[in-house]
Amino acid sequence: MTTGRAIKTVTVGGVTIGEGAPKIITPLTGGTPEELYAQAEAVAAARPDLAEWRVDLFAGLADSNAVTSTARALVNRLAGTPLLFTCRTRAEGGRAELDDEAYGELNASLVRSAAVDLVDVEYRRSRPAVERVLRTAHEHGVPVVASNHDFDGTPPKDEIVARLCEMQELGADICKIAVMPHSAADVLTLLDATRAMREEHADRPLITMAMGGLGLVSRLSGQVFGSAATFGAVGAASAPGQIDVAELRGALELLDRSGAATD
Ligand SMILES: O=C1C[C@@](O)(C(=O)O)C[C@@H](O)[C@@H]1O
Repeated sequence: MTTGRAIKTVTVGGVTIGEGAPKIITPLTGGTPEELYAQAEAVAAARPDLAEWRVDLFAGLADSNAVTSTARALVNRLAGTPLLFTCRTRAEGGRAELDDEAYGELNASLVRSAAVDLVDVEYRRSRPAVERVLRTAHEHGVPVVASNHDFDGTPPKDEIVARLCEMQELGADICKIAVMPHSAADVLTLLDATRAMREEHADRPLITMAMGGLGLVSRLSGQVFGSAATFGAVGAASAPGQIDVAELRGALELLDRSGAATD
């Protein structure tokens, strides 16, 4: 990790996010329970540090009992791999179309079910919905990953830093942003915003990435610039630019062995 302020690390299922090499998170993207179970077994075999259930891609999203029972069944098949629960809405590049009330209720009910280890909250949802998820999660000891996605472009550095600071001020345990670069300069903007956030503001782990092929370098270099986790695929990717877990692990280990950490 780049030099910076002391970080309040996040530990789930024996995995500590915010120290050492970036942790690998693998998305589960199936539409049916059968597809998800097969994928969960393949993911467990690939040994990422965490799995992410992209529930917005699940056909049963509207049925909260089906969501909870599927989450429980996924946990069994993940064989100890901690599970991040993510409902990505259309506004942020996902498929879910939920009003703020339904969004808050879905996330709060999954947290209450104790079936998931971490929960993602899109910090740009209404303040009451975001606060409800944060409060319920923290009451149940579940860390929250606040997130923001810009699928069209890369905001200026100061704007990226400001968004990450806002997530931190809201009380998220991990602050995450994904942007779409259109030039090498955009990738540098994301990396420099990550470095500045880590060195000057952050007291908790960050996850940042520039998406697409142009941004791939940002998915590999978190240990240098200050991103504590990175998404890698087993089969289907959940966003442009994700590479296979085995290749990703090789790159992260190479950087780790080479002394990529600066503190
Ligand atoms: O927020 C993120 C990051 C991501 O969009 C990526 O670019 O790897 C993939 C999503 O599944 C995840 O929820």
